[in-house]
Amino acid sequence: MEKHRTTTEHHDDDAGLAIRVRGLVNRFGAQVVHDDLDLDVRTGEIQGIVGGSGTGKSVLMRTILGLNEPAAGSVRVLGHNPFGSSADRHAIERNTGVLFQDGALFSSLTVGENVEVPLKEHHPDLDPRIRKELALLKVKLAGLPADAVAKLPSQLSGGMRKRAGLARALALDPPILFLDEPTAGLDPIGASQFDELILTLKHALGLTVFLITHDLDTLYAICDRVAVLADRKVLINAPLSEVERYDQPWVQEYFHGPRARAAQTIHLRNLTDHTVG
Ligand SMILES: Nc1ncnc2c1ncn2[C@@H]1O[C@H](COP(=O)(O)OP(=O)(O)OP(=O)(O)O)[C@@H](O)[C@H]1O
Repeated sequence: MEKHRTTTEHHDDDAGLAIRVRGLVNRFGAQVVHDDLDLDVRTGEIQGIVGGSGTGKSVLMRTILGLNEPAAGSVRVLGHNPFGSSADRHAIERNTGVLFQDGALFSSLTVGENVEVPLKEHHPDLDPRIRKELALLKVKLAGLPADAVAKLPSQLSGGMRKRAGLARALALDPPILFLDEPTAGLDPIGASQFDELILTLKHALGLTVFLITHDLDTLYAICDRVAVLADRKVLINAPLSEVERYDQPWVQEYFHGPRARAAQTIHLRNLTDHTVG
């Protein structure tokens, strides 16, 4: 892979960008997942990532987070190189929160203790009482009742577990949030409540959100921009109105099939309600 810069300062070409990926190549044995992939994620936006199964959405996220070393290419997160110096990697850890697809909570720890894990790791000198208070704050911020802090993940519903994972992702007040299929497995009402929460957090905290999803309702409800992964690259990264018109078979089927029409109808109805109301 290319020799990465190991400096921690911001670079001019990163202006306005939270994440910048250039010429990314990922391979597993003979399988090429990404080939010369570029992606810009703008600061303060909810960036949707879509693509067929196996197109490498999760691998892309893991690479940006420094969890999967690519064969070639460069990645910058707030100007930091995830494969650079330990200061760079530490800065990325401090500035990102991640909600993995399965929630990835520690099953033997309560929700509160789960949220305390990153606080303990990054602020070891913090008074335990303050740490507990902060964990409670994050649990409430994620829309859970206060008594959820004392519960084990197995005592929560699927939707509540997602919120607990979100509370942990927000523990360090990161400016960038990564969400891998956050609404998968939720019923439609639970999913739309989760979407609302993400949108509220974006506005309240000024978050940048990297959001992998198959959920068309989520795309229409909250994404500022959507990147389509296909043919090992980002085919297009644009507002939905533009992406919908992109002339490529997967895009046309995905955005103009019956499920897409239903999501578009709901979206238009919501827009009309807001305008009229
Ligand atoms: N550690 C690994 N070792 C070998 N192959 C891997 C590894 N991680 C991912 N892959 C392969 O890379 C491809 C892309 O995987 P990835 O999980 O990123 O897809 P995805 O777009 O997130 O799919 P889905 O929408 O089904 O979750 C898959 O074919 C997968 O089997």
